[in-house]
Amino acid sequence: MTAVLSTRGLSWRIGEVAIVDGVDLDLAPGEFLGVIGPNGAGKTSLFNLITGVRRPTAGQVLLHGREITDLPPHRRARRGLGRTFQASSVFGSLSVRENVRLAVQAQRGGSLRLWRRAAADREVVAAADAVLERVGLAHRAAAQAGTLAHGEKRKLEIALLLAGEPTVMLLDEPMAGVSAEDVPELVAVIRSLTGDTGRSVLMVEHHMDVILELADRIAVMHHGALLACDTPQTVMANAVVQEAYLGEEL
Ligand SMILES: Nc1ncnc2c1ncn2[C@@H]1O[C@H](COP(=O)(O)OP(=O)(O)OP(=O)(O)O)[C@@H](O)[C@H]1O
Repeated sequence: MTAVLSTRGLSWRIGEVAIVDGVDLDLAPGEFLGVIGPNGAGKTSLFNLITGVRRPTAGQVLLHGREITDLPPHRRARRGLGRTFQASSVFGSLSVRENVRLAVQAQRGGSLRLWRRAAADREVVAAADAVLERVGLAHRAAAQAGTLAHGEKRKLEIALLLAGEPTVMLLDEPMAGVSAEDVPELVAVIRSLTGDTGRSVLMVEHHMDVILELADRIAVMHHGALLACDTPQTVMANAVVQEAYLGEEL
């Protein structure tokens, strides 16, 4: 089966230092791939190369079999590559619904004929509400986004991502700042992102229990390189992986 997302020899060097070092990765349709690694291993940098925030110094990125290495981020997004950020991209002074509505509108493009506008607006609001329902935030639609609790904010970030209708989703530490009691609900929301939809997910996460619960396979990064990429069971039993984590928090 053709991978939906592949990297080939993907590298990003700053002077002599390889921040990302010859990474070959394949994400299958509908697959959930977890990315782990000690602090500074290059996980966020890998995401930046895949989404086009950074240009690699060598190697390729392919989306649905087509090379996208030289495309800017917005054109990758238009081809179905979506991403959440560690730093929140939410407009705090707008309502939750407004935030999602803007994201839906951005996806659908602006120029509408006037007589179509009222109907289109209704469609956009309906689409935004459907996304909020999916992530379990419908009851907070009218709330000011800046007032949301951490767990709710993470859900809103996922809603913003879903509004872009991506086929490949990159999640960067979606559990960051979330209290332990809110983790199970967020895990359930994230699990529902693949399921029957055929969407694929690449997720960086420090919480190993979350990774083990969600991931079909786990990629382990260390000093910019891919140390292993296999089933959770095989990766956890891998002596080299255990060595890399010696003295580190998993
Ligand atoms: N723009 C940059 N200029 C110089 N060094 C950078 C830059 N971006 C990242 N680095 C370095 O590259 C290394 C990898 O960083 P990166 O943020 O990708 O790691 P990470 O695995 O995501 O870490 P964490 O788990 O802490 O988020 C780090 O040593 C970091 O200091």
